[in-house]
Parts: sequence; C-alpha cells; structure tokens
Amino acid sequence: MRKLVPESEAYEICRQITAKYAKTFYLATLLMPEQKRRAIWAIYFWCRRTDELVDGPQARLTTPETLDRWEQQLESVFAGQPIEDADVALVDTLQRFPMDIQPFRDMIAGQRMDLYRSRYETFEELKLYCYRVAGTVGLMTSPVLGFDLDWSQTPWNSQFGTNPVEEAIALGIAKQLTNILRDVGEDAQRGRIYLPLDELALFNYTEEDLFKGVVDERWQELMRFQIQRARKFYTYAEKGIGALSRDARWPVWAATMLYQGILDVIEHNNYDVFTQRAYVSKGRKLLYLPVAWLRAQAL
Ligand SMILES: CC(C)=CCC/C(C)=C/CC/C(C)=C/CC/C(C)=C/[C@@H]1[C@@H](COP(=O)(O)OP(=O)(O)O)[C@]1(C)CC/C=C(\C)CC/C=C(\C)CCC=C(C)C
Ligand SMILES: [Mn+2]
Repeated sequence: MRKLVPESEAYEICRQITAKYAKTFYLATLLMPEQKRRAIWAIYFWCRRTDELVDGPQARLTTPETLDRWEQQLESVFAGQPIEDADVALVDTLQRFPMDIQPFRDMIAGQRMDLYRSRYETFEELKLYCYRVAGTVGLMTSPVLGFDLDWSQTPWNSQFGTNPVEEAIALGIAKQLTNILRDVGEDAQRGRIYLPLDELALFNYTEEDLFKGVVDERWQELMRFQIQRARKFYTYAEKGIGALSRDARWPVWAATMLYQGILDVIEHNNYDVFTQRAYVSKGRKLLYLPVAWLRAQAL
C-alpha cells in the first residue's frame, strides 16, 4: 500500500482546492480560527470530490457502483483509515470534531439522484435533493463551527423556538436554491431542469421556453417567486447564526450575505440567467465583510 502524506500536507491540499474552487467559502474561512478553518477545508474537499463524481470531467464514467465504493471509502475514513492523501485531513478533523456519518451518506444519496433524475415535479421533491446535497453541509460543519450554549439557554431562545440544527439545514437549502437559480441556463444545456415542473406550469412557462432561454413576463414572475422562497429560507436560517460560537458568527454571516448577494444580482440582471452569469464582484464581496462583522456582534 502507498504511504500517505502527513496531516499538514493533506490539509494544504484541501486549502489549495478550497481557495481555487470556492472563493466565497475560502474568504469566509479566513475569518475563522486556524483549527476550524482547516477542518472546513477538509470537509469542503470531501464534498467537492463527491460532487465531482457526478458533475466533473469524468462523470460519464460514474455508475451507482462508483458511489457504493465512495461510500465504503467514507466508512473507512470514519473508522480512522484514510485511503487517499486528502482523507488524512478528514480523519484528523473527525478526531478533533466528532461528527455523525449520516449527513455524509445523505450527500452521496443526493449525488445518486443526479445520476438518474433530471426533473423534479414538485418543490417537496426538490427540497429533498437540496437537503441531501447542501443541507447536509450545514450538519457537517456545525460541530466544527460550534454552538454557544449560554445563548441557547436564554429565555428568548426557548420563547421563539429557535432550532440551530434546522437552521443549519435551512442555510444549506437556501444556498442550493440560489445555486439552482443562478445556474438555470448552464443546467439546461446539460438537459437538466431543477425548477419544479408544477411551478413552471403555474406561471404558464414551458420546458421548451426554458431550453430556448425565453425571458418574458412569465419567466420574471416565476423567478420572483423562486427568489422570494430562497430568501425565506435565508431569513429562517439567520436566527441560528446567533446561536453559533462567537468566533464562527462573522464567517457564517459573511458567507450568507455573499450568497444572498447573488439573488440581488439576478434581479439586477432582470432575471436573465441564460446569457448572463450572476456573480458578486470582488469589490462588493469585500464591502460585505464589515457589515457581516457588525451583524455578528449583535446579541
Ligand atoms: C446554525 C447555522 C445557521 C449554522 C451554519 C451552517 C452552515 C455553515 C450552513 C451552510 C451550508 C453550505 C455552505 C452549503 C453549501 C452547499 C453547496 C454549495 C452545495 C453544492 C452542491 C451541488 O451544487 P451544484 O452541483 O448544483 O453546483 P456546482 O457543482 O457548484 O456548479 C454542492 C456542489 C455539493 C457539495 C458541496 C460543496 C462542494 C460545498 C461545501 C462547502 C463547505 C464545506 C464550506 C462551508 C462554509 C462555511 C463558511 C462554514
Ligand atoms: Mn456540482
């Protein structure tokens, strides 16, 4: 068996991948203490590798058996036995921040859905997919981010019934809904429609319109509806950010505001997600940081 790299090198691989492929997340992790930031990179790279199996350049070679093998590798990592270099970082992260394997398994189940599904009839069906590929990230990262127990025992917390686990999942779902709205055009080119078909019908907009990239009153109304729903998930999730450890609130606020900014850009582009990619400029990203910091200071 090949000798694997030491932990420091494995974390460095995870850092480089996060910095290259996830500029927003990377920026947010730079606001965290060292141990937490390294753990998030390790989780990020595992998620990225999982997504690449069905979305990456070799995706056409991926079969259900490939995902079975990936799940076995996951079990080995949870048993403290790394198989590849990057696993070394995740094994160490799991020792420092014990976590449940189930969200990781659920994410693989979400990627399995991408193997055999390219349409969702209702929002309920789409929500399950969003939980699996993104809500799970909220569950995986919560043990690393940590919760402030003093906060969760306050009377106003029980009074308003906040539930940090549900809110962590909601933040992932909000993020995935944002991704879906931003990537409608790109996904259509691959024959995929994530928007629920019954909602397309409600706005009298057809699959054919979507494949042609028609931007008219019907599409704009449909997108307003979708954006409003994504924002409800963000609003619900935001309550949970105050329950996180103090040193995690600023990065999570920053990441949250940055994703929300994508929805503003879609509106600004008049809902044309077919010929324009909605992205938040570097300058604007930096502008969000002090606002996120202020929000993180609120009790
Ligand atoms: C109590 C409370 C509010 C706690 C906060 C919990 C929290 C930090 C929740 C946020 C969860 C989050 C960042 C979810 C991201 C989900 C995501 C980006 C999913 C992507 C899926 C599929 O996307 P798609 O294929 O449509 O698009 P592209 O391939 O991107 O074109 C994923 C690709 C699945 C795999 C997920 C990732 C690669 C991202 C994982 C991100 C992290 C581990 C970083 C978490 C960041 C911070 C700041 C903690
Ligand atoms: Mn993907």
